[in-house]
Amino acid sequence: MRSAKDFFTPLAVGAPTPLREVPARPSRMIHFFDPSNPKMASKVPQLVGSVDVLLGNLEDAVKAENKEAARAGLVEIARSTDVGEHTQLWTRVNSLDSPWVLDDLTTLVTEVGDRLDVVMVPKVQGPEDIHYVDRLLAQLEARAGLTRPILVHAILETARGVANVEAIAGASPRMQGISLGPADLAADRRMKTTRVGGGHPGYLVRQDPVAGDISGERATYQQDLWHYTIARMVDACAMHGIFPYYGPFGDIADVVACEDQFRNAFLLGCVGTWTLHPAQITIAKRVFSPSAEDVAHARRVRAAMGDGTGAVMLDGKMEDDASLKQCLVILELADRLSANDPELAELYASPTTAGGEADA
Ligand SMILES: CC(C)(COP(=O)(O)OP(=O)(O)OC[C@H]1O[C@@H](n2cnc3c(N)ncnc32)[C@H](O)[C@@H]1OP(=O)(O)O)[C@@H](O)C(=O)NCCC(=O)NCCSC(=O)C[C@](C)(O)C(=O)O
Ligand SMILES: [Mg+2]
Repeated sequence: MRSAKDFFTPLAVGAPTPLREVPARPSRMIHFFDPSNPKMASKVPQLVGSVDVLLGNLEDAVKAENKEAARAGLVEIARSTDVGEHTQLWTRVNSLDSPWVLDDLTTLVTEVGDRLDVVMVPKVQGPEDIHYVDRLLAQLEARAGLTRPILVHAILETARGVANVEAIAGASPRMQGISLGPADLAADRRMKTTRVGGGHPGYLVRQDPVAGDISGERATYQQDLWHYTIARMVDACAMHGIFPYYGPFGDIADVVACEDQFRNAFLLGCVGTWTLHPAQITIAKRVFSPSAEDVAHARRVRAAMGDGTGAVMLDGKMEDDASLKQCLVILELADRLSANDPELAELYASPTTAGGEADA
């Protein structure tokens, strides 16, 4: 581990100075596209402004024979697309043991590094993987004359990665966030699922027998396979001031279960998710933006709590310093999102939402 005094020193002469705080830009949906797929790539300009993050994917889901075309396609898209102020451009490079990653990083940083906000690194095993990328990025940034550091996002998709998640989160000031990679993680852990994210009907608990009758009717409750990993990832990220994300939900047609999975992640502390198909974008936007009701309630609590200390009763419930802090999380997020999104600004300013303060 680097000493605290060296932590914010550039890792190469001429590389930009690392950031002390990760910018809290909206990233409710990280929208994946394959830059080697002409139909998908042609949709990119119209997605600008309607997604928070556009991610040119170079890793899994891009055929081996298309890896170079995907890299070249992303360079072309980065050069020719003005993503504006409200959409970020990210990439997911190939894994560090693959034959493609060195060229992915070298080409992207030197050709379009000034356009790239974040590099997502798959299958991160421990802090040593982040240290490698950190130094290489610094060298390439120096070569390219970049003035702003490119940030790094790790995907949690191996058992060793999960065991090291705290060290990964704190490995570099470049760390922007971490996403769950449920498909590779399931395989690496030898879980017996065959899906990309989401639940499984076999993972359940069953009601006790009623009056000892084990053959009688008993309710079952499906459990969340990902709760442990997401909760641990959220803590690791919060501890290091970076952002946690749910990952992919592969059952594109099941928009209901997708919304449930996204909402569980939102409630547990994730700031966003991946969207693999245009149909998932509106779901992510709905779920990862606080509801008008929650914003209204948070404003009422803030108004009722005065200087923020003590305890008050509101609608039969006790509110105090700690419930106010939760409300402030909602209000800060609502303010940040509505600064970029007039529709949300209007929703949060509507009489029912804004009027809460007066009722308190
Ligand atoms: C699921 C697929 C095959 C269905 O693709 P499709 O063509 O069958 O879908 P469609 O419903 O027919 O598409 C309708 C229209 O939308 C377009 N379209 C479709 N998708 C997109 C998109 N993403 N962005 C922009 N446009 C898109 C598509 O081209 C088509 O255009 P058209 O109307 O002109 O014909 C397709 O959506 C796709 O390939 N999505 C991206 C998949 C991906 O990136 N997977 C990797 C991330 S998950 C992962 O890696 C796991 C992880 C973390 O590593 C781990 O857990 O281990
Ligand atoms: Mg994967």
